[in-house]
Amino acid sequence: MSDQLIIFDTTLRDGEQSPGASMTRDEKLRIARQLERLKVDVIEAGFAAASNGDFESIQTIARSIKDSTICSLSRANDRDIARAAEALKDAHRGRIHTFIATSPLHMEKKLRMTPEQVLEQAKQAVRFGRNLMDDIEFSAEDGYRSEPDFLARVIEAVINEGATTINVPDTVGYAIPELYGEFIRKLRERVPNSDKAVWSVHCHNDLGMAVANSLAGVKIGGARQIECTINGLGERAGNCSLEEVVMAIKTRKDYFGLDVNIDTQHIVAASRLVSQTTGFIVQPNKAVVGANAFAHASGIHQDGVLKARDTYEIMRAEDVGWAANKIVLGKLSGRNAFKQRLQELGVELDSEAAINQAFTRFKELADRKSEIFDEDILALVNVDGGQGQESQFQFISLAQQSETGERPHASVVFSNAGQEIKASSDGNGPVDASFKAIESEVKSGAEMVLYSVNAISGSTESQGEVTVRLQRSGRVVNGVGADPDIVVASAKAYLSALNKLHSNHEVVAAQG
Ligand SMILES: CC(=O)SCCNC(=O)CCNC(=O)[C@H](O)C(C)(C)COP(=O)(O)OP(=O)(O)OC[C@H]1O[C@@H](n2cnc3c(N)ncnc32)[C@H](O)[C@@H]1OP(=O)(O)O
Ligand SMILES: CC(C)C(=O)C(=O)O
Repeated sequence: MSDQLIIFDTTLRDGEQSPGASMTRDEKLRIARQLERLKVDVIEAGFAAASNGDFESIQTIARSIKDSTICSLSRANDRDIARAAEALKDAHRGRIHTFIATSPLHMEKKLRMTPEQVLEQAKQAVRFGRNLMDDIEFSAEDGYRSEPDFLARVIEAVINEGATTINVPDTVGYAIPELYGEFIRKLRERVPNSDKAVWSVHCHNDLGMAVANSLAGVKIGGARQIECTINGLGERAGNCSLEEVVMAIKTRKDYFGLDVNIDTQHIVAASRLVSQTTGFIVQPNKAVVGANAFAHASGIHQDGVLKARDTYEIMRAEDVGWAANKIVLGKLSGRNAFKQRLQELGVELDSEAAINQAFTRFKELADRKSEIFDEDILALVNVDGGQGQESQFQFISLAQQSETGERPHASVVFSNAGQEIKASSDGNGPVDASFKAIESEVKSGAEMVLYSVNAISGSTESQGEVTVRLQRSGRVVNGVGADPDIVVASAKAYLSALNKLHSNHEVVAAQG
């Protein structure tokens, strides 16, 4: 059995199934580029048949990414599979991932099909896919709650039809590590042609065991592909987290004895990019990528780490991308230092004009703030996607009055397609007043489904980063704004979300 473990990232597909995490095509491409830097083996870029937006995202990623295999999910039917193949047509290496549920519950209640019908449909789907592409993954949805005998028949049949990867998901996060590992091991023993395919695990985190279950699927079960997402993003409580599972395999190589291709130094940048794009904040005590993952507050620990780092650290912060700042960026820094830091953070701006715009914003911020941290830079390049695109709505200025006992009032000046607009309103608080002011002019009719504030670098001198999630006619978009003034950051986030709602070229993918 191979010692190589394939890392299959599904941030852009299962990750996007987190309510509120839908991403635009350009956001998905930016994340795909970071996944490529990370040297992820397979990037599941979306579900081509779900929407034209998702199709275009997969197609764009397939045309841009060279070093990772690009994959699209599809139901087990000809239409979905043909759509996936079409989206992947220009990929350097493409994979069709087709699935159908095999558990009694899903077959009877959801698909309303008999097991024999499911078996036939699975075979037919893989046969159809194999005529379009060589690399075919088959997933038995709700595999862990399936009858082992029936599941083994399905898997044997789809391998005979040419499936090259077999995935046995714990779709609802019901598994226990030891039991899941044994389940996979016994299945592999029972399926006569099991050695003709790579076995894969895809675990959900409903009971907080997705990483442990995935590792057991590998160690006990013999799987050689793990499906995971950055920050553990994903449907409901999420998926197995890439950063945790990869660092477990690397840190405990003595136990797992496996190699992964991942360039771990890009992990923190990937985590920040996904967090800022989706508005899903990473908790400070999150393993590997949380702000406190390598922080020591108590004297005995600090003393130990100063004497010998490994007294309290099992990984090196630098190995996952917590680079110690060698150059402090501030108002006296030049373009080269700024560009260098962007590069280190994995941010690729696609034109000199985009770099110049970002640099101008950096200087404006540096005038108000003595030290600029990495989080500040990521925030300012993310405000308009960092691509230097002309947005329809642009923030100009804001004034607000609030006094105890008085109803707060805000006046916002912004531009709409270049035309300056002044708007004002009262509100329950200054943020509410500024949103109402903008809405009184734009009249988007969108519903706000999330408002969150994150102080992005430590002290009260830091920038506040605000995420606003708006929903209109089934479309969900996230806007992000950053500024040392939290009310200004909020107005910027609101306008950024409106830009996405009004944008034609950035098509928002459908929710799963
Ligand atoms: C465990 C997972 O993460 S699975 C992936 C989840 N991701 C998504 O659902 C992607 C986003 N989804 C969508 O955009 C839509 O649901 C679509 C385009 C896929 C399908 O839309 P619709 O055709 O309108 O169907 P709808 O979503 O209402 O129902 C799903 C249908 O697919 C069937 N189906 C579900 N899974 C499968 C499958 N793997 N293979 C074949 N058919 C399936 C269901 O039985 C149902 O059929 P029915 O209409 O005959 O009852
Ligand atoms: C379609 C499969 C891989 C899936 O997402 C699941 O079962 O959770």
